[in-house]
Amino acid sequence: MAKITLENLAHSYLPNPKGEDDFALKELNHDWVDGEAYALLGASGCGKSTLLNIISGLLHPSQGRILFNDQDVTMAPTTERNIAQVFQFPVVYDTMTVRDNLAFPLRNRGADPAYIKERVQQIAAMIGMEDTLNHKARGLTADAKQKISLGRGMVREDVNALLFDEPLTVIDPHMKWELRTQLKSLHHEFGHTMIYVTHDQTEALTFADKVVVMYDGRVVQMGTPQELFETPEHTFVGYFIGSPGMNVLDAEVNGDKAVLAGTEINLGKGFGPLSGKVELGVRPEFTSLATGDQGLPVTIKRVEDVGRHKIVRADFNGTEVNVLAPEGAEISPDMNRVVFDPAGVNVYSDSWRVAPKGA
Ligand SMILES: Nc1ncnc2c1ncn2[C@@H]1O[C@H](COP(=O)(O)OP(=O)(O)OP(=O)(O)O)[C@@H](O)[C@H]1O
Repeated sequence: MAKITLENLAHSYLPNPKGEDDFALKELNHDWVDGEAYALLGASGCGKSTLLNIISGLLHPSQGRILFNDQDVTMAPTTERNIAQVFQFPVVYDTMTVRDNLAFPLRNRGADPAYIKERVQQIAAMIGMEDTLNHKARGLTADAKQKISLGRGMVREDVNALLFDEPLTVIDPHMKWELRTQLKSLHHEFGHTMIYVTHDQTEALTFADKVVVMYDGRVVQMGTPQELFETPEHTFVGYFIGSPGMNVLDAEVNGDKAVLAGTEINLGKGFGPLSGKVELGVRPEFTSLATGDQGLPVTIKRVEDVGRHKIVRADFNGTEVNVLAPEGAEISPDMNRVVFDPAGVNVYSDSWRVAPKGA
């Protein structure tokens, strides 16, 4: 297992990049802790695969270094990095049995046959393929083949890191949850450094210790699921993660007060002078509906009952504000205000979170 260091790392696919916009991966400095599970999360085209391919050695970065346990591997080929990879689509040997496919990485390294037998059995149990170990891979469904790919990726215990690139895309939805849970328990058991690329927030949040959120070639936040929920460092993190995402509203902030389209609200914490475009970010979980004259004046547009709670879509001065109401809550037509819980209010300047004074 390895600590992975990304040092001044950046990549452009252009031969002569002029400015930041020409970089698919903008400069990045991080230490990824040995034995942690990371998810790279972001929308299509934000640079996830570019970063993963640099870590795996499929791509050499145009700037900076990558180190495994302080050893520079920037220019080392994939074969020298001692990593296991699982891709979006199955990579299996059709003419081999499931057993031989799973054993392949161990045999390749000259592992002891008794150990191989035991380990293959363990992995087969994990991916639910004990009964098909002697079947040829040819003729199996794409789903089953991808499970073999996952199993093969996980069979070696001595790898520096395990890299997954959207590995559950072809997996049946009900099996996805099971495999994700098994991957997580495998991580607890063996403590591999794992990096898992996905654009699906549920996959990222359930799998990873740390979620690395990417936006437009940049890592905008690396944090635990709780940190991403409570203190999104960038407005993108706020609305990409969460269902519905964070409400983002234009505001003027002065000390511990904010003014939103003429309505003043108390922030419960003070801020220094702010520059640029100032916005408030409040997750629907930290909002409630009220009557009276406190809070933002709104008009309720729609109420969606989603089982465990209700999502109320309201309009504030032309901007949609989403409120999460408890399952049995009565939403009456005279509810014309939205109130924010100050504990859940974040302030942003040019999309980046500003820490309150004294924090
Ligand atoms: N080989 C390439 N040559 C030129 N540009 C590329 C190449 N590969 C990716 N890009 C560009 O780099 C940017 C980042 O792409 P990347 O594939 O890393 O994103 P991603 O987040 O993995 O997206 P997806 O989820 O769609 O795979 C995109 O604008 C993409 O068009």
